[in-house]
Amino acid sequence: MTDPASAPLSVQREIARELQVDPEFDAGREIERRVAFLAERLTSTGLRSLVLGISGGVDSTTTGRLCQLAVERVRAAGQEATFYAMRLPYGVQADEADAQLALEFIRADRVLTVDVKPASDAALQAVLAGGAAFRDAHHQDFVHGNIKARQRMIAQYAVAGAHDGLVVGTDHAAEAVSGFFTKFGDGAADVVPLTGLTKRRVRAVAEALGAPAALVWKTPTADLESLAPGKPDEDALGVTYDDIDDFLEGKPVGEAAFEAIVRRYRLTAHKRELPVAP
Ligand SMILES: Nc1ncnc2c1ncn2[C@@H]1O[C@H](COP(=O)(O)OP(=O)(O)OC[C@H]2O[C@@H]([n+]3cccc(C(=O)O)c3)[C@H](O)[C@@H]2O)[C@@H](O)[C@H]1O
Ligand SMILES: Nc1ncnc2c1ncn2[C@@H]1O[C@H](COP(=O)(O)OP(=O)(O)OP(=O)(O)O)[C@@H](O)[C@H]1O
Ligand SMILES: [Mg+2]
Repeated sequence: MTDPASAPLSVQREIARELQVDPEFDAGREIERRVAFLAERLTSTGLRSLVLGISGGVDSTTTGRLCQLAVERVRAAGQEATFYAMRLPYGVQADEADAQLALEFIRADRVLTVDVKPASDAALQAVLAGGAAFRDAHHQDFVHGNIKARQRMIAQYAVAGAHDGLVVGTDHAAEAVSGFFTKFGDGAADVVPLTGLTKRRVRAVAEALGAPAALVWKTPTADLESLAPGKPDEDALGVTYDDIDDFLEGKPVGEAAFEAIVRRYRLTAHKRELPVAP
């Protein structure tokens, strides 16, 4: 275990501060603060909608319900506001039932479905035809996964363009610290209401909102790789969300996890910054 009195704790504190992790947490207060934030962004920008992909995972289930509550609040104040929840499967999604359960819980104003498979596959084929070469089938499948995440971004921005909307992202502190998102894919958004929350705090917010337990406690997966369907995030990361959350909440973590988290945080700095300029 890391010694709380030694330098690692200051590294932990600095990263947690950078990622806006609050020392205190109260789910009810977070719900109010984040719904108010989304409502304020609609009011202050004069835009008319929120747009978000709903996967069936806990992050988008939570964010989706916050979005619906926000547009209802804006409408109650007399301004037009609509929440567009988007299903963005790659072909047929294995856990489609979870996505439908999430939509039932969220009760979005509108649900739009766009299959990202044709565009994702066409993009990969065009890149191959253009001369790009991958090391092996797994490398190609991994990059294809990031293409899928970016096609979801394109579909959401198209809907935001059509309906004067803001694209909502689901990034939170546990993903931000590990850089576990596709740059300019799911990492691209106009507003990120879960900012600063650890994964267990996202689950606590979901629970307080009344989300179904099957979604609150669902194993997180990016589900981007066709050769490894439904691969748990923790397998890809090589570190558990419990360790990541403990790290961010200033609790002691084992040395191996501590080092893995700090290494990932440093290696992925470019994903949390604007493009590098001379
Ligand atoms: N030092 C540096 N300075 C500036 N730019 C740098 C850079 N190093 C790489 N880059 C650029 O960044 C690119 C790599 O970033 P990126 O394309 O994102 O790719 P990468 O980080 O390699 O992969 C994304 C990871 O996020 C995971 N993910 C994605 C989407 C959702 C979720 C989820 O939690 O559900 C997880 C996914 O499974 C995968 O493990 C490079 O190709 C290069 O263009
Ligand atoms: N199949 C999908 N359909 C619609 N949106 C998706 C899909 N896959 C990913 N997304 C979008 O990309 C975001 C990032 O995916 P991510 O896996 O991190 O979140 P999640 O699935 O909501 O929760 P978890 O991380 O627990 O799996 C999602 O929150 C969602 O907005
Ligand atoms: Mg997921």
